[in-house]
Amino acid sequence: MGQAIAHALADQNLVLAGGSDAGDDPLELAKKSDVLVDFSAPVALGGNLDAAVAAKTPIVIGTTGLTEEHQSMIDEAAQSIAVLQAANTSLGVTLLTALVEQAAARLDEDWDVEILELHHRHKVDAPSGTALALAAAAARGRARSLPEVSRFDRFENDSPRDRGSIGFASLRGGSAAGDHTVLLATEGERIEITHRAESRDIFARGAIKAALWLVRLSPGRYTMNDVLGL
Ligand SMILES: NC(=O)C1=CN([C@@H]2O[C@H](COP(=O)(O)OP(=O)(O)OC[C@H]3O[C@@H](n4cnc5c(N)ncnc54)[C@H](OP(=O)(O)O)[C@@H]3O)[C@@H](O)[C@H]2O)C=CC1
Ligand SMILES: O=C(O)C1=N[C@H](C(=O)O)C[C@H](O)C1
Repeated sequence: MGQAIAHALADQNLVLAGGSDAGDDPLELAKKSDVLVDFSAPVALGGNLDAAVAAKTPIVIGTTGLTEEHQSMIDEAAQSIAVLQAANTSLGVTLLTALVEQAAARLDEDWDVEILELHHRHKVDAPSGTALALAAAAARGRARSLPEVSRFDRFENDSPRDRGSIGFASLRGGSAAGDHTVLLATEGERIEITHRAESRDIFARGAIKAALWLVRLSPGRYTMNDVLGL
């Protein structure tokens, strides 16, 4: 993602202050930047947040595979700086997520929700952050929480599907930039809503749009929905 962002910045005549790829110290980078953009790894998040808070620099977080502990760290940072977190910074997935919440709300639990995702062979987290965000949107649409409805244990459990649950299928291979399908299935019919990323440029462009939008905002937590006014 570092390379995709560097290319997208150059296309828009914006300046890349540096990056962890270049061995830059996060605090020095935060001090000389208008906004930080973090697409790295969960283990790097704490240091990047500390740097952003110390320099009072807003931060966009695209890293996935985060735990509840990471979410608490983000909540704390958002007390003093503007933080935008998005498991997927593409405009298409942002809209898809809103549509899924609406579809799940309008169709009752006779409609089973399942999430299928495909990513390149280098991806380390599964299900993808986007798959989890789509499931959370469907759960929200039905006034349920993600921990309540998500099922990750199908291979260990010989029992029929629980009504209202949400299951995941994660495929890994080749160079796929990221496909997500939300399946809504009931007796006799199915709806499949799919987003396909044709390259990583869409995530980079979305992250830059988010960064430009965030740069002068007050402390708090923001999402791609806020950027698009959804
Ligand atoms: N929100 C979104 O739209 C998207 C999110 N992502 C997420 O972004 C993250 C990064 O993805 P991707 O670019 O493919 O991953 P890569 O592994 O290609 O790149 C990760 C980068 O982070 C650096 N890094 C890793 N660990 C540390 C650390 N402890 N301290 C400092 N730097 C570190 C790596 O440096 P080095 O090589 O030196 O280890 C590398 O430059 C993933 O979580 C992915 O799921 C990806 C695409 C879109
Ligand atoms: O690692 C990736 O490549 C991607 N990660 C994000 C995720 O986990 O959902 C976003 C996108 O799908 C690409």
